[in-house]
Amino acid sequence: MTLNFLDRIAQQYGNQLPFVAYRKPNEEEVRLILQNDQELHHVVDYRESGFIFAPFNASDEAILLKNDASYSEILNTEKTSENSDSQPMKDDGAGKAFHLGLVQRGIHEIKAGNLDKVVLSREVEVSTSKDPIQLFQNILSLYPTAFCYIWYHPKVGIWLGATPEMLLEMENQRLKTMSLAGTQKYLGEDSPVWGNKELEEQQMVTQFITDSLKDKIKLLTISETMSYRAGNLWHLKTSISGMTTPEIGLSEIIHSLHPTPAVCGLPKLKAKDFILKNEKYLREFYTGFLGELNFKEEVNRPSKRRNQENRAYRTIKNKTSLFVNLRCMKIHKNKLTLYVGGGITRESDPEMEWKETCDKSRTMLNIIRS
Ligand SMILES: C=C(O[C@@H]1C=C(C(=O)O)C=C[C@H]1O)C(=O)O
Repeated sequence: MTLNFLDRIAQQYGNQLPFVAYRKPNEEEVRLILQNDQELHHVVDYRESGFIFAPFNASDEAILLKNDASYSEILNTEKTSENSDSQPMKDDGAGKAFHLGLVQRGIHEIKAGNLDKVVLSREVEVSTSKDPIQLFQNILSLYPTAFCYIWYHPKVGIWLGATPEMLLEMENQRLKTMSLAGTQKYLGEDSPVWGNKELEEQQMVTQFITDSLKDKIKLLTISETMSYRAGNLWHLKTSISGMTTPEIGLSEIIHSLHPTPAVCGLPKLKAKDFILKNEKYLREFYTGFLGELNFKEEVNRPSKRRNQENRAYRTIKNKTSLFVNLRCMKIHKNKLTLYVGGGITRESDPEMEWKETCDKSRTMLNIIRS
């Protein structure tokens, strides 16, 4: 009997073996990568090939899932039946009070001239009886334009998400990235009106990315900034692209970008330090990145020349496709941890920043409730 795609995931999970299943933005095909043993591999120099799962703190090691077997399929992603058992666990107000205080401290650091921007976040605990594969199916049906994934390693845990943010895409020497920041709730409008606070915080991200890449990339192109919808939210997005040179390795490019001010802040190291000292929980893989690292793709191009044997020219493409791990959750037994944050600038209002994290938590809460 041949196993169907979802059974294959369930079997791998049941056998406590590592896997990742994912669908890229606006694509139909869901890919599945299986690793055949429980070994925890790490990325050493970014020349490896496999699926990378990297934490926020770039000083911690990034995990590499080996591609021992892979499958792909177009899944019929019908939503699973209604279930109203998933509610954020009761918060006595201490969670909100802590977050408001944290944002206040961030604003204070900015006004004191120590930081320009800092992204501050929190975790939200939710109870559920749904199984992870069911949740993954809900993600697929709700967020066709996001990078949707479920990732598992027995020594690390199980993570799920639907992120709108690409960190980096490389096809041989061609590079693409984006600056994504600024948030508003989607209320059915065709395009939102943006305030100065959002325009400025997103511009800081664009500036950081272009400054980080300008010595490493040729033909750097920066698009206009546009509104970009991600589920129940709007963001501001600028696309950035160019060509790398053979002297610059992927490792150098990734380290110069990650973590960008879309998820960390400016100056980068001071903002990271503030986050690690003040958030009082561990982000782990939230605001890290994940995706295909150095996937080889064979391309057959038929010869266009006449009077030549019907020969195909074979070239190998090297592709890397990485996404920032946002709108994600970690799954425990009967409990989920969701992660949400937002960019703080001198113009931030703590109450509005709290509300923004509540709006962002809807992305994952919707999949639990659908
Ligand atoms: C930090 C998050 O999102 C990031 C922060 C944003 C903001 O501050 O407006 C917008 C998009 C993301 O770059 C999150 O979703 O948790």
